[in-house]
Amino acid sequence: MPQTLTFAVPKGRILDEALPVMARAGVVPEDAFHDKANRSLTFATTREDMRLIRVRAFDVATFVAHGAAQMGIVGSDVVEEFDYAELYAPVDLDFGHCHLAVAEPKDAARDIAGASHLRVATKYPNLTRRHFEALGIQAECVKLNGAMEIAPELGLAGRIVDLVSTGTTLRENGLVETSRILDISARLIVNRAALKTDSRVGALVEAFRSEVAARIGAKDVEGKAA
Ligand SMILES: Nc1ncnc2c1ncn2[C@@H]1O[C@H](COP(=O)(O)OP(=O)(O)OP(=O)(O)O)[C@@H](O)[C@H]1O
Ligand SMILES: O=P(O)(O)OC[C@H]1O[C@H](OP(=O)(O)OP(=O)(O)O)[C@H](O)[C@@H]1O
Repeated sequence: MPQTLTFAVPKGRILDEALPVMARAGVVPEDAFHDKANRSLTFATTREDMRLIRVRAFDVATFVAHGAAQMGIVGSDVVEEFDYAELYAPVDLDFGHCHLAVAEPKDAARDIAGASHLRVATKYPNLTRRHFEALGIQAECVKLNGAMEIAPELGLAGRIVDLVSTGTTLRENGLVETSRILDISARLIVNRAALKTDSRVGALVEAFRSEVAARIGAKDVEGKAA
């Protein structure tokens, strides 16, 4: 019996969109996975040689980069924030679309040209520093894990860098987007060493690639018919 393949998925919003895509690529969790009351973190799949783990989005990248999981699904925001050498993201899965942006209080948004130092609340300190560095500004990042939008009002930081999808959260908290940093979508990620040494990983990459191609092809056909 070959070593069990471990496939890591985030436990939150990406999961609902990921599951049908995974199923079409041949990764199907046991029924217990769908039971919200189940506190288990490891689940069997319909393949005897594969299990799923359900962890936080940032930890999906960490498990895969260290080879504790061979592959997984995560947003490209997480891939870019960590920039792990051992992590390879070969397939854009074309769901989970959103973007990373700088936002400031509507009434206080001002031109940052000439600033040398800014304080920013974010879950993405590396991407934030990189963005401001390119503008010649040193960003002092205050790391938060959620609810970034309340930081300016409470005086924690003058601006935030956070994910934006509909823009509702910014609007409802009196913030406006002042620059767009990165367009984001979900990615299939694999551990580079596992890809080289285990042919099952390469076969799964191809299965996901085919799934995306079929889905995009179908979307194009629908678009033309409409
Ligand atoms: N509006 C949005 N807000 C947050 N994330 C979004 C949004 N739209 C798409 N995403 C994607 O979803 C990912 C988060 O996935 P998910 O919620 O499944 O993870 P999680 O493990 O619950 O995250 P967390 O650790 O924040 O609880 C983000 O990294 C991003 O790529
Ligand atoms: O543009 P919108 O459609 O309003 O979406 C953006 C919001 O969604 C995410 O938060 P999430 O709901 O994941 O909660 P969190 O603050 O705990 O991260 C993100 O951090 C923003 O706050």
